[in-house]
Amino acid sequence: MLFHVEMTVKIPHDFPVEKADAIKAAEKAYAQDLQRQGKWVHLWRVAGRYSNVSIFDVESVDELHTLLSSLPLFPFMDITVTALARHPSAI
Ligand SMILES: O=C(O)C[C@H]1C=CC(=O)O1
Repeated sequence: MLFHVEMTVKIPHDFPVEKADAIKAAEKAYAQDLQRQGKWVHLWRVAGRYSNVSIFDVESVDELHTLLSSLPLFPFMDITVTALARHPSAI
């Protein structure tokens, strides 16, 4: 099952920089592991924003929720999920 996911990161301005850097490093390792597993198949930066547009390929909505809610940056993110169906004109 494919899902379009948009994530916007909002870390409070008064959050300690060292803690934020540690969370970002953990996020990067987690994201790269999911990409190597083939679950996080696209990861694009939205130009000019601390946001990304991603495509996930997972077995179920429950799996997607588990993956997303395990993101180290999850407490600092607004996330929008859109389920994707095959377009009839796609080849
Ligand atoms: O930077 C982001 O968009 C947030 C998050 C998503 C992947 C990652 O490494 O960090």
